[in-house]
Parts: sequence; C-alpha cells; structure tokens
Amino acid sequence: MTSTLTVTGLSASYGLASALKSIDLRVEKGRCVGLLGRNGAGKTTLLKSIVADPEITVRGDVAIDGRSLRKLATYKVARLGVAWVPDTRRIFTRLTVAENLDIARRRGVASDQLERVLEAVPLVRGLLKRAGYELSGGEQQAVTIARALMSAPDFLLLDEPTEGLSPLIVEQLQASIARLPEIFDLGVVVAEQNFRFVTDLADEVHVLETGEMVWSGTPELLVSDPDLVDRHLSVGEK
Ligand SMILES: Nc1ncnc2c1ncn2[C@@H]1O[C@H](COP(=O)(O)OP(=O)(O)OP(=O)(O)O)[C@@H](O)[C@H]1O
Repeated sequence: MTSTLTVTGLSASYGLASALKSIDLRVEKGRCVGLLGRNGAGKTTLLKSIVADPEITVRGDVAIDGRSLRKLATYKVARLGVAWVPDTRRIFTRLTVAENLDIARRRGVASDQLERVLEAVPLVRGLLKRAGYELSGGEQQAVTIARALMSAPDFLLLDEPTEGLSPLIVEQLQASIARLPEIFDLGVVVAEQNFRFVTDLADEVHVLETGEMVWSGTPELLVSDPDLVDRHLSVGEK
C-alpha cells in the first residue's frame, strides 16, 4: 500500500539553539531519500525530529498519510512504523545476535520476518550465535539495521551507517540497503557524509547546510554539478 511520510515547515532547536529551519521533506514507501551535509548541518536533528526525540523542540509537522506524529511519544512513532537506526549502533552486547533480533519483532509481524531480514542483510546470517560484544563495527551496523527491520517498519531512518567502516563492509551494506525499499516496500532515509554512498543509493537527494535545505534533486543532477558539490558539501578552506 502506498504511504507517505511528510515533514512540513519543520524547525527544530536544542533549548534556545536553533538547529533546523523550515524543512520540507517527503518520503514515499518503496523509495530511498538521501540527506547530505557537512558536520553540524542538521541531518541527525532532522531524523531525531521525525522520531520525536524529546531532546528537541520542534515546530511544524511530521505526518504519515496526513496523521500527525508531532504530539506522540517516540515509542508511539515507532509503533506507527518508523524505525530509527542512530549512529551509535547500540546493540545489546550481552545478548546473542539472534536474541537482539528476536526482541525487536513486533507483535503481529509474520513469523517468517527473520528469514526475510536475513535474506536482505546476508552479513547477519553467519553472526546469529555470536554475542553482541564480539562484533566489529561493521557487523554491529548490519545487526542494528536487521534489528530495525524485524519490526516490519514502513519507514527506516539510517543515521551515518558508514561512519568509521572499511570500504569492503560499506560496499556490503550499500548492496543490502539498496534492496530494502523494494523487498520490504519500505521508505528509507539515509543521512550521510559519504557522498558516493548516498548518490549511488538514493532516488532523491536533499542537501542541508547550517540547518537549511539548500538543494533537492536527483543524484544524477548533483553528481553532474561539481560547483554545487563544492559550495555545499566540500570540506576545507572556502
Ligand atoms: N544535543 C545537542 N545540544 C545542543 N546542540 C546540538 C545537540 N546536537 C546537535 N546540536 C547542534 O545542532 C546542529 C545540527 O547538528 P546535527 O548533529 O543534527 O548535524 P549533522 O548534520 O548530523 O552533523 P554530523 O554529520 O556531524 O553528525 C549543530 O549546530 C549542532 O551543534
């Protein structure tokens, strides 16, 4: 079923410090949307605002098919089908990977969900009996994504999934994430500093700079405009 997550006129702040201004975003199920921006641009804040992180004060609206999520607690947003994978990759280190996945399955989710998730994120299959504390950073990232999928969400928000990972594992994660929208009829939002990762994956890209959305379009358009990339995304002297 088609479903759309919409962010309308969203402004966000930490106490008195403004972090986002007038953001509009639309994510449809079955599509992948990329968020790019330098350090501190507001990518994490946007994802946290969508999941109603209590640390952030928000104006504007976040809704799924017109139903506002604004006044809901974070756990209720999750119940409505929005899964968030923060950049901290927190897994339960004393539990096995299988146990980490098992506790994330929502009531009512089909019993074959584990098998579907393992097919989608094959890296996790060989880790099921391992304890969380034994995993490498890349393996933890794969497990946190798999765990989020166990709740059969409609929307998956990924914050910096490639941070600190080796090129080989980034390639494996990219291959997995690329297939998620179609396999699970899922809307994916990927916030990243890794330009190539996002432009390879996303159907549509938004560029944030100091809390504002400064550019939106297709990855092809962004890749073909080095001046634009230099202006908004390159790091170093200007
Ligand atoms: N807990 C916080 N308290 C106060 N200000 C914060 C907090 N977290 C982030 N900020 C500020 O909000 C702004 C946006 O930060 P945010 O983490 O969303 O950026 P980002 O694009 O995700 O950056 P990065 O790629 O470095 O993670 C920055 O100015 C940052 O300093």
